[in-house]
Amino acid sequence: MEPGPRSRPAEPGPCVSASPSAGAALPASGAEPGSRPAAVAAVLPAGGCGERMGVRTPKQFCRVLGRPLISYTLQALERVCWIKDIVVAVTRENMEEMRNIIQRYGHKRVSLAEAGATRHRSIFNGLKALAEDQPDGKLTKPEVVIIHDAVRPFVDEDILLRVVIAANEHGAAGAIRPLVSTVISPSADGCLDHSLDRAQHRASEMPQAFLFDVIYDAYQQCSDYDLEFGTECLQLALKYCHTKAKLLEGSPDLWKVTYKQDLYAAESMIKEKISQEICVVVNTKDEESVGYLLKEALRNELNCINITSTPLDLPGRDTQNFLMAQCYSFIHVNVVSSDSHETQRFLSIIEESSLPLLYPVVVVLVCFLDFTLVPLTQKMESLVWIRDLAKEVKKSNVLLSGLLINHSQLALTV
Ligand SMILES: Nc1ccn([C@@H]2O[C@H](COP(=O)(O)OP(=O)(O)OP(=O)(O)O)[C@@H](O)[C@H]2O)c(=O)n1
Ligand SMILES: O=C(CO)[C@H](O)[C@H](O)COP(=O)(O)O
Repeated sequence: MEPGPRSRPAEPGPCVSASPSAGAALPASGAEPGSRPAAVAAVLPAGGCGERMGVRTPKQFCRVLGRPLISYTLQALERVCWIKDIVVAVTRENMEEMRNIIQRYGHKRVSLAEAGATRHRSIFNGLKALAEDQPDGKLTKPEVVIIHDAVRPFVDEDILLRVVIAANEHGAAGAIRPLVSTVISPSADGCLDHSLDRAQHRASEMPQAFLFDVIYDAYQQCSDYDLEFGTECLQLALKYCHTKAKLLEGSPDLWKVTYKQDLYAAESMIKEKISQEICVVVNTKDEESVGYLLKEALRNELNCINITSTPLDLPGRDTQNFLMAQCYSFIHVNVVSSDSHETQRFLSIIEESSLPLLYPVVVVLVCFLDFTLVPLTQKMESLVWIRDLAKEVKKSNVLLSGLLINHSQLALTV
């Protein structure tokens, strides 16, 4: 899935990301500070059991809007075309499920490594998969490697690019966030020993990025204790490679799904993100038509949402373009008649696209009919096909509903 223009970070100079081929090699490292490194890979530790989530399914496989959480994280990383390889570390018993997710949701550039008993061991296994020449030659050792928890689905190209550029310059870099709670240190008897000055401390988040040789060397030297009980990759780079990571302020979205309420929050955020765009699909190019007037009325009412419109009678390729705008909410306006053919054609275009794979697609069919010509009861009977069609397309994750508007009394200034 090639990222749209809005996924570009604001940055000077041409964005290599605009290159069409995924994983395009970037200018070699060693160039000026702030320049891009050579090929970049990512390691996603996904071998945990999600004990704090309190459910049987490991949280990375818990479904949000019907789709496993890890698939959202993979989609976020795949929108970044300069990440050449993504290595996901999963347990042996979850390998098959992970392969099914990769196949079902069309994830590319993804390879699997076996997770370890701890997060650090899983990450180390992911790095080994990149370090050692693979028999199939699929993976190559990157100059910079991103490490990102599989359960942090809201990551964008901007922070990924920033940590990668900083790692290229400093050897290591990581996203941080202000502390929400104050950190305290309890004494042996369970009482307060001292508290840390919250303003002087930050929470370490993900993504993090490293010169590959720095972090791989650190893991190779890592003590069993650190592999077993450590939680901070930046600390390994400091302790074993004397590399002080550059710390970069990240956005509030970078949080890690840990408890059940985090899953509810993730679902709300995803719903909000996909409902920010509405596309009004009309069966005419006449800008004076009811469909276009409806778009303007919606734009005036829903000023926080991006409302676009497009005529349905686009040749195939153009149709695909409007689908690739990553819109998941459509208003299909049927003015001329209440027959189903045009709506069915539109829905089949949606079903054949990859949109319903990634998110539920909402289609509101708006039929403008003049009731003075035909009694309402007769019209409702002629629209019963909408209910049957809705049952059919729901199987493809398309949610269809119908709205009947009496055209003769319509005042589109509403
Ligand atoms: N042996 C492990 C443990 C954790 N992780 C991964 O590391 C990330 C962050 O770890 P955490 O939030 O602690 O996940 P869990 O260990 O699954 O959670 P819990 O501690 O609640 O069991 C997750 O993507 C998790 O799958 C991993 O790859 N291998
Ligand atoms: O915040 C982080 C910075 O590296 C890690 O995601 C966090 O430390 C992982 O710890 P745990 O696996 O116990 O949640």
